[in-house]
Amino acid sequence: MKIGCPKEIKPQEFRVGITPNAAQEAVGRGHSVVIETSAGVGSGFSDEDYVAVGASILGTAEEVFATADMIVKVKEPQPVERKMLREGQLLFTYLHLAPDPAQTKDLLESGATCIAYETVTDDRGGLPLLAPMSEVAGRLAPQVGAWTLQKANGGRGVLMGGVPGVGPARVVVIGGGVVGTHAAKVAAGMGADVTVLDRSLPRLRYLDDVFGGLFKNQYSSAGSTIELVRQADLVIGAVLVHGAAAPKLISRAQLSEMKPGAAIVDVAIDQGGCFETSHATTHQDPIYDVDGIMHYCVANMPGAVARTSTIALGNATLPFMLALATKGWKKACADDKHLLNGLNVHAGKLTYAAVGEALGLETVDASSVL
Ligand SMILES: NC(=O)C1=CN([C@@H]2O[C@H](COP(=O)(O)OP(=O)(O)OC[C@H]3O[C@@H](n4cnc5c(N)ncnc54)[C@H](O)[C@@H]3O)[C@@H](O)[C@H]2O)C=CC1
Ligand SMILES: CC(=O)C(=O)O
Ligand SMILES: [Mg+2]
Repeated sequence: MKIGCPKEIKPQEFRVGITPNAAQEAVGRGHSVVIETSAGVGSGFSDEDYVAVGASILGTAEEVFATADMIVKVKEPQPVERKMLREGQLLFTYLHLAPDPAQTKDLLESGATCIAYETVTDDRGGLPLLAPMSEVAGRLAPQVGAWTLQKANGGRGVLMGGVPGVGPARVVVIGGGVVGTHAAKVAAGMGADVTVLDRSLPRLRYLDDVFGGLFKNQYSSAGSTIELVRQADLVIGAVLVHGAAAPKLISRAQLSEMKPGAAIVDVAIDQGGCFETSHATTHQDPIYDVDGIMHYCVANMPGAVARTSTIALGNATLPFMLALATKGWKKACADDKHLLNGLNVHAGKLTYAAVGEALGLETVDASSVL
C-alpha cells in the first residue's frame, strides 16, 4: 500500500504522524511511504532521516494526498486537507467528531474511510491510541496550570507547592482516567494538595490502592464537584465518555463561586470541554478570562512537547498502521474488533453511535459496512 504523511498544519502543531522508525517497518513489509517535506522537522526528524529508511519525500501536501491510499496524520484534518481527501481513500488520525459538525459533514461528503485514533479500544476497556497523548497532556496540565496561576497571566498568584509556612495550591482533577491520573501525580509531585473526582467506583478503588498517600479521591456528583471546585486554585478537566461530547460539569453561573483568579485547564476540550465556558484555544493564544477565572483550553496540548509526543504516538499507532496497510482496512477491521471501533466514517456513512447522538445524525453499525 502507498502510505502518505503530510505535515501538520494546525497552529503550533509540531508532531508528525509517521516516525522514521515506523516508516522503516512499513517499507520493510513492502509498502511505500511518502512524507511531505519537513513534516518531521518539528519533532526532530529530517527529510534525510526518512530517506535513509527507504521513504520518499514529496514537496506538497497535495502530492501526498493525491499519491497515497492511506493518509496517516496526528490532528483532525483541517478544512483545506478535507478538500484533498477522496472517495475510497483511508484516513487514520485523531478526529474528535462529536463536537465538530463541520468536519463530520466534510468527511461524510469526501467518500473516504476514516478511522479515529481516539475510539480504537483494547481488551481492558482502554483507548490505546488516545492513552499516550493523554499521558502527555495529563503530565503537562499541572505545568500549564501553574503558569496560568501566575499573576502576569491573570491568575491568583499561588505557587503550586507553597513554601514553608504557606500552604500549597489546591488542585481538583475531574476525571481520574489516564489524563487525570498523570495530572494528579505531577501536581502532587509539585507539592500541591490534590483531589481527584471520578464517577467510576472501580477507578476510585484503583486510585486509592495505588496513590492513596499521594492524592485524595472522591466520588463525583454535582454536589461534591462544585464543593471542591469552590475551594480550588486550579481545576483540571479530564473526563471522557468514549467518543461522546464531554458532559458539562460546571456551569457559567457556578464560575462566580470560584476564587477570583483561579485557573481551569480543560484537557477534555477536544471533546468539547467539561466547563460551560470552555472554548478551544491554541498554543499561540492559550488562555482567556471569563468572570475572573482563567481558562486554558488548548486542544492539542501534546504538540507543545512534539518530540516526546510523536515518538509515544508512533509506538502506539504502528501495529495498527501496519495491519491496515498489509490487510486493507476491511480485513484489518474484520479481524480486530478494537480497530473496527475506530471506524467513524465510511463512504458517506457515519459508523460511530456516540458521534451520531451528539450531532443528531443517523448512524449505521460499523460491522454492516465491512
Ligand atoms: N487537550 C488535549 O490536548 C488532549 C485531550 N485529551 C482528552 O482528555 C480527555 C480524557 O482522556 P483520558 O483520560 O484518556 O480518558 P479516560 O477514559 O482514561 O478517563 C476519563 C475518566 O473520566 C471519568 N468520567 C466520565 N464522566 C465523568 C463525570 N461526569 N465525572 C467524573 N468523572 C467522569 C471516567 O470514569 C474515566 O475514569 C479526553 O477528552 C481526551 O480526548 C487527551 C489528550 C490530549
Ligand atoms: C488527543 C489529542 O487530541 C491530541 O493529542 O491532540
Ligand atoms: Mg486534541
